[in-house]
Amino acid sequence: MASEGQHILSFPNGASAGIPGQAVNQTHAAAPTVPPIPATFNLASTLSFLFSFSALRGWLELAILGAIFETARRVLFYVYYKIYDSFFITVFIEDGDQSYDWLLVWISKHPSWKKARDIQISDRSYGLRAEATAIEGEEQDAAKAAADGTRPLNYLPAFGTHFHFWYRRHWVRIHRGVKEGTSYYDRRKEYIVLRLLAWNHDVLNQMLLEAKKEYKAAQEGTVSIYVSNIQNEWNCMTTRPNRPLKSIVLEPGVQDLLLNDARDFLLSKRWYAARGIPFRRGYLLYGAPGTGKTSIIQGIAGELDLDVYIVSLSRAGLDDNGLSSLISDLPDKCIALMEDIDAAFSNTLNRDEDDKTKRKKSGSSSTSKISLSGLLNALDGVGAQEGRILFATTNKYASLDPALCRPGRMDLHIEFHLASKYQARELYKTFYLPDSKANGPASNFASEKQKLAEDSDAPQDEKTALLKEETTGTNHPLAAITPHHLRGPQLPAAEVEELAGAFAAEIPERELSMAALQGYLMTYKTRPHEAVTQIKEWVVKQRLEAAKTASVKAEVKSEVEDGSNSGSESDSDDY
Ligand SMILES: Nc1ncnc2c1ncn2[C@@H]1O[C@H](COP(=O)(O)OP(=O)(O)OP(=O)(O)O)[C@@H](O)[C@H]1O
Repeated sequence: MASEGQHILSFPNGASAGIPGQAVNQTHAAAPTVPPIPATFNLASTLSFLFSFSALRGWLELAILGAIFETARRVLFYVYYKIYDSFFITVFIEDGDQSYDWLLVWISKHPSWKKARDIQISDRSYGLRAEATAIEGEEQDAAKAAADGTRPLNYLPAFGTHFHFWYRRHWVRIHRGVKEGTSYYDRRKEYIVLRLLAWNHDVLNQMLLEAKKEYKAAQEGTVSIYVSNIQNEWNCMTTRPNRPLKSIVLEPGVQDLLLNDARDFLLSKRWYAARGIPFRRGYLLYGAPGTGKTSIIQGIAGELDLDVYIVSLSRAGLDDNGLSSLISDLPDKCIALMEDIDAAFSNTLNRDEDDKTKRKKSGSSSTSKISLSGLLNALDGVGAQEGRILFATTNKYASLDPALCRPGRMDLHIEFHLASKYQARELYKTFYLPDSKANGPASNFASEKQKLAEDSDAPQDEKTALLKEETTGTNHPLAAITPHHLRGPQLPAAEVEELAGAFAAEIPERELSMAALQGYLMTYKTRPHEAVTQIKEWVVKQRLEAAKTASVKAEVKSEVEDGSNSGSESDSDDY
């Protein structure tokens, strides 16, 4: 028997532990009684005490076992992924990056894609010609689709799907997912995770190059126009067919000067590097509205196969930091276009005035937060992108700050003038001269139709017209229309030359813009002779209108000068 004050711990197997040196009481050990609580804390004895509860011991054993299993599982997965990763190359591509579009279009055209069962259908063009993204079978009917007002469809891997195929004897697994944005500035983003079973990057490089090549081939003959969004990311806004340079009539030599200079620049990277000159080139095109500044930029972009990135300085929400990040995010070779560079600043660009002062001075409510120093910094600060060509246009050359115009920022300044007689004559010729294929005697509708059908380069809208016959009898709005170039006379080149001379003779030197002349000719699309006989009268009208506008402007200006004490400037044409 244990004496009073002795503490005995019992175990289910009948063993008991007491205070060392004490005898074990077999009678108490066998009885299912609640063990007495230790009087003083002792870890070993407390543990022994706890273990005396059989259920608790069972739980502890279970917890330890669970921990062992979980650790083993994690180690196993870790090792598995390590081994897996060592065999696979994993590539993460996010929407907004050009490679995302290359890859997506390439995947959607991959032969194994025909077997895919989770598909997203989209009419997004990805900046490509319509037929490049059309679904199989639709290519032949692209014109019909256009006539029906539908855009070609394409199949894309659906979100959340895993899709796999073999590429050059390498297993590829693709997952397309989407990450929802968490705030207004954190927009929803699509992504592709590509896993490729390969030891090195060779196959990956081949795949990306192939995708890029196919994408570029589908873009051939077009210029993609990019604009920035509120998150200061570049997005492809549209893709336009190249503008032929011969359709832009400038004074002799101007076009060649610009084109050759830009071409030479693109080929001179090493020359710039060797001399420590930043590899950037800026062109400032200035002059009256409608003289071809924007048109020549489009033409050069097409000729040099460059995309155009429009930097809109007056875009709401754009500040100096945003501008720098936009400029530094430009791709290696591209045209950055700042149209109406003076417009972002409502007053004369001036380094000595801060933006607030300027706005106050002019009473402008412009939302632009760009300061001149921010613009200068973006153009050639440390973060400025190398390799880009900058084109800036303005109608107010005199109002630009000299710092903005200095070489290094704007290397070449070219003035665009109102139309000369030479330009008027050439414009008339490009307008009415039949293209090389249609040269010669006037052709009838049937032969034109045949020619267009065979011409794979013919613009889509012309092909659409071919559907006229197919759509006759339907209620399609195009059914009743014959395009103007099939209605108008096809003049022999000699006659066009003669008419062009007569037309130019009536055009006053440097008074009218090319845009105005083009607008006039547009009203005589099918009547080249009338365009010549009516030009005299039209010029008189234009002069009267110009005089009226000038007198209104002068009135407003004098009113402003008389009554104004704010010092704001008039809106004079100071090119
Ligand atoms: N030199 C030109 N040759 C042929 N077309 C021209 C020429 N200049 C202007 N045009 C025609 O006039 C229209 C307007 O031209 P464009 O936008 O290039 O003028 P701009 O000088 O950029 O005008 P703005 O200063 O107002 O932006 C276009 O449709 C274009 O085809």
